[in-house]
Amino acid sequence: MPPAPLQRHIHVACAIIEHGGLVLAARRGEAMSMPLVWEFPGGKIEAGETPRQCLRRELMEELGIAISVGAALEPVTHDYPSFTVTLYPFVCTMERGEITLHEHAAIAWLAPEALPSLEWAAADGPILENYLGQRR
Ligand SMILES: Nc1nc2c([nH]c(=O)n2[C@@H]2O[C@H](COP(=O)(O)OP(=O)(O)OP(=O)(O)O)[C@@H](O)[C@H]2O)c(=O)[nH]1
Repeated sequence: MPPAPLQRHIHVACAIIEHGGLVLAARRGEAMSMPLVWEFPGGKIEAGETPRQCLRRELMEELGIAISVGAALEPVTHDYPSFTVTLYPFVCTMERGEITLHEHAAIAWLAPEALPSLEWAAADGPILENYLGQRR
């Protein structure tokens, strides 16, 4: 049998935005792939773009805010049934702008320890663990 073809592998930057001791979670919209699960806002890194540039672009596009991108957390790779994703998380702060939902169904500001109570995209489990672990 011929080897199975490698599945699509995407590279996604995502923002853990801290504000006043809370963290921003965003619920994916009905029209997005993987609808209604919670995620850290962000998106696919485009050719010629650094993950940090990608995040500043995506946060302006998706939520209408300018962010300052801080420390990088460990990247996480996850195999979904039809594609593989590597997530590049960064701890961020808001610089200016008011949040407007252009794609997401909802946002929530949660205390860090309350984040695991949401239904997250499957790839995000290790990000939550790493983020909560490095705060201890
Ligand atoms: N932004 C973000 N994406 C995540 C997270 N976790 C996770 O599995 N993903 C997946 O990474 C991909 C991000 O791509 P995206 O948001 O730019 O694109 P999309 O799939 O909505 O758009 P598309 O349908 O045009 O491909 C999605 O498949 C999303 O489900 C996360 O915490 N943040």
